[in-house]
Amino acid sequence: MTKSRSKDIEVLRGHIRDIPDFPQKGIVFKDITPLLKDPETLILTSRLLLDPFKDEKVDLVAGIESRGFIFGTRLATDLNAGFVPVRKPNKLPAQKISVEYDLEYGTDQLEMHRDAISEGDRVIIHDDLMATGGSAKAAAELIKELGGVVIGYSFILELGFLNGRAKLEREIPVHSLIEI
Ligand SMILES: O=P(O)(O)OC[C@H]1O[C@H](OP(=O)(O)OP(=O)(O)O)[C@H](O)[C@@H]1O
Ligand SMILES: Nc1ncnc2[nH]cnc12
Repeated sequence: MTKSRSKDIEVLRGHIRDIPDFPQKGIVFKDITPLLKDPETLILTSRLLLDPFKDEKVDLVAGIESRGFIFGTRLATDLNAGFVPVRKPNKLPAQKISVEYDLEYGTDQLEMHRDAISEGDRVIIHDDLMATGGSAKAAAELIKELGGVVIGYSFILELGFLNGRAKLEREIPVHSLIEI
C-alpha cells in the first residue's frame, strides 16, 4: 500500500466510532455516521472504494441493505455500472428470491428481484462492514442463483477476528479498506 493510501485509511479509521453493547450486550458496534457526516471523509471513502475496481469491467454493484446502499450507488456510478439492492425480507415488490443467513447478532434473510441480474452479469457486492460474512455469502448465493458472476467484494470495514472471509469463495477478491 502506498504511503498516501495508508494515511487516508488512518483518516477514515479516525471517523469510525465504537459503541459498546449495541444492539445487544457484548457487541461493539462500529458506527460509520461520523465518516458520513464529514464531507472530506465522505468523498475520500468513495474514492478509496473505487480504486481496486477502476480498471475492471463491471455491470452491477449489489448493495446490501441498508448501509450498503450509501456507498454502493456511488461506487456503481463511478464504475459506470448499475445498482441493485439486496434487501431485508418483505421490502421488494416484484418477483423475488430469498436466502436465510446468520448474523453476528441473530439470523435474517436477504432477497433480490428475479430480474435484478442478467445471465453473465459481472457483479461487485458492496456493504459497509463484514462481520461473520453471513450477509455477503447470502448475497453471493442470490446473485449466482440469478446467473450473475461475483467478481469482487467491497467493504469499508472488516472484522477480521470473526473470519468472515472463510465463508466466501476463496478465488473472489475481498477489498476492505480497514481491517480490525
Ligand atoms: O457479516 P455479517 O455478520 O453478515 O454482518 C454484516 C452486516 O451487518 C450489518 O447490517 P445490519 O444487519 O446491522 O443492518 P443495517 O445495515 O440495516 O444497519 C452490516 O451493515 C452488514 O450488512
Ligand atoms: N460490530 C458491528 N458493528 C456494526 N455493524 C455490524 N454488523 C454486524 N456486526 C456489526
